[in-house]
Parts: sequence; structure tokens; C-alpha cells
Amino acid sequence: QLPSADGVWTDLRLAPEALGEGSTAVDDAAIVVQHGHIVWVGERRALPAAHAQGPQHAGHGALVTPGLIDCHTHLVYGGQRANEFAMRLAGASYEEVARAGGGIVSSVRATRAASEDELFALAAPRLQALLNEGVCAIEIKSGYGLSLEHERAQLRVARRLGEHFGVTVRTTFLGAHALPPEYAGRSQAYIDTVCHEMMPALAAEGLIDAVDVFCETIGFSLAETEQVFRAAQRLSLPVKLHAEQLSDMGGSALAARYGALSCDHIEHLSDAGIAAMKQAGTVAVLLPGAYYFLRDTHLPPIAALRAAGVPMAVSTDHNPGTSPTLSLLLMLNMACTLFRLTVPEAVAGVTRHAARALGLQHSHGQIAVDQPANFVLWPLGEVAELAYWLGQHPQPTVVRQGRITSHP
Ligand SMILES: O=C(O)CC[C@@H]1NC(=O)NC1=O
Ligand SMILES: [Fe+3]
Repeated sequence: QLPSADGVWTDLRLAPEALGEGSTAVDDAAIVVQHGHIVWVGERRALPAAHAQGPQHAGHGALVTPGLIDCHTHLVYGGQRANEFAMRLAGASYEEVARAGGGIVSSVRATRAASEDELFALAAPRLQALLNEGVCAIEIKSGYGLSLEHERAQLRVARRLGEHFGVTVRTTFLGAHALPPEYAGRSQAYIDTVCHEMMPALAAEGLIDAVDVFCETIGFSLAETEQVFRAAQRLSLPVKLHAEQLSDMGGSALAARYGALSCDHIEHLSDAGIAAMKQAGTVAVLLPGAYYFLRDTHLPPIAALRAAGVPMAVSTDHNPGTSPTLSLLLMLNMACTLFRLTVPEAVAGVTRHAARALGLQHSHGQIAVDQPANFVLWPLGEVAELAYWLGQHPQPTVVRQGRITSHP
């Protein structure tokens, strides 16, 4: 059992916007935790005497952010795809690798061959690496099973990871990730199976928090995507979308029409897609790891998203094919360096905007009274260091779900 974080945390510096959008930094702050929840936060000199009792936790001047949120991962899978990395070094494109039977389908074979215990054992150290960097909530997709039995296994492992590590896990059903070999050439038949057999069964077992589709030239069409969205709607499941990663399929506008939580990748997002997302309150999830790893050169429309006021999140997109990274802090650096986000935008992208992309904005993503205690104490001089250091990062003290889970 990890030590309780209950008590009074003092000598803290709250980062800008840690208390929510527009909130300012607080240099000498205190946080009071009771029964694993935040009951008070603010300037220490204003701390009510009634709250000042109880165990004392010295912050030693640490910079404090809300717990980080990785809002787009494919964390549960078998095998790895370093061989394709080498193929692409020899000039093969991501699409060519996919059409040659590599890509997602090769991870499907390795995932189907693994038991749930083996999938858990493979995913656990991946999750631990993210937790060590202050991640307190994470989204985990299926999409490497592509059959009822194996999609169920992935989603059960995702739930088990959350219980085992005491971290908030939101599961996303991504049965429409790729066409499994047994449905080669029969895309419509597979989508029918996804909509009428897999999704209802897995939803009934409580394994699905949201539904996603890979809407792309090498994925599923707009019509197939809408068929999946309609099935999700019938089951009252929110949707999100791998959208406009390699081309403008119009997926973002479709997703916005279904009130999507988020559209993700969006390198090829159009002005019409931006307007639709703004209207629907859909979050733009930026995945610089995949952009970098694929040597993409088509930047997402960051300035237009900023001008339109579409909230932007940042995530690892951890997956064995296009973003084999387990550092959300490296993604902060890439979001700034490659996509030109400001530091406050990037930090909001892994806190409150990431929370919104998962429908968790009422319980995660900021330090607020009555919310579960999820916050991170960084031994840093300033918040820009979260995006500045490239590859090596400070070891934070992490309070996750009211427990002190790691400290230097
Ligand atoms: O290559 C993989 O294994 C998944 C790639 C990942 N999935 C997707 O739809 N887009 C991606 O970048
Ligand atoms: Fe992805």
C-alpha cells in the first residue's frame, strides 16, 4: 500500500494555470489533502487554521502542476516493429509497409498470440515509465486484436492496469483500426462485425469508455467511419477519431457532427474541420511523436486552431509502429520545437485539454477542491524546463489518486 498523501503540503510554487484556465502562478502555496481528495489549495498565508492540522509534507519549493494526462495511447500490444523502422530507413513509406502486410496487422498477429497475462506483463513497464513522469490519467485503446476475443483481451488488460497501478484509465474501442487478414477485401463485412457484434458485446461488459476509428486512405472510409459512429451513438458511447493524419478525408467534420471528444493527429485538418470542431467543442489532439517518427513534413494547422480557440492537447500516441515513445515530457518538447506551441499551451495540452479529450474535465487536469489528489512536485526552477530538457528529465514527486507514488 503506497503512503497516503493526506495532510498539509507546504512550501510549494503552483505553476501558471495549475488552478485552471487563466489562473496565475502562486509562489508560496499550500495544498490540503483529506481522504485522497483536495480540500483546500491557495496561498499558504491564507490557510485556515482548521486545515493546518494533520501530517505535514514539505514541498521544498517544488514547482507544482496538476497530474499529467496522456490522452491517446495504444499501450497494450504484443511484439515490436523495429524491423519496419529499418525498412523505412531504406526508403519504404509507412503506407508501403502497411500495404506489404506489415504495419498494424503485424502487431495484430503478435497481440493475438499473447495471453492476457503476457499482454499485461508487456504493458506494465510501459505504463510505469509514464507514471514516473507524473502521468495520473491515461487513455488506452484496443485495435490490435480485431476480433471479439482479442479486442476483449486488450480492453480487459487496460482495465487491469488501472486497478493494479491506481491510475485513471479510460478505454477506447478501436476495432476499426485496420482490416484483419481474415476479412481481406471485405471491409464492409468487417465493419458490420465491429458494429453489430464486437461493440455491443464489449460495451455490455463495461469495457468501453469511448469509440475511435482510423479514418484514412489506408484505414477506413468516411462512410465506414460514420457507420461505427452510429453504432456508438446507439450505445450512448462518446466518439473520437484518428483524423486527417495522412490526407484530408473530412473525418474531423464528421466527428464534430457526432460531438466527438477529440480529433487526433489532424496534420491535414482543413478550415472547415477547424470550424466544425470549434462549434462542437471537440479537442484537437496533437501527436508530435508520430509526426517526428514518420518524418512527416505537413504540420497541423496550429495557428488556425489557436486563432479559432480550439483546445489543443498533446499526447505520446504510444504505439509500436509510428510512435514508440514513453516520454510525455519529450512530447512537450516536440510540441514546442516542431509544432511551435508555447510552453503554457503545451502544459495545458497534457493537463486540462487532455482531460477534456477524455471527458475527464470535471475530475482531472487541474488542482481543484473536491477533486482526487493528482499533482506533481517538480524539482525545477521554472515551468519552461518541462519542455526544455531533451530526453533527460527531473525525477518528480508524484501524488496520484491521493497516494504518494514516487519521489526522488
Ligand atoms: O502503426 C501502428 O501500429 C499504429 C499507428 C497509429 N494508428 C493509427 O491509426 N495511426 C497511427 O499513427
Ligand atoms: Fe494513434
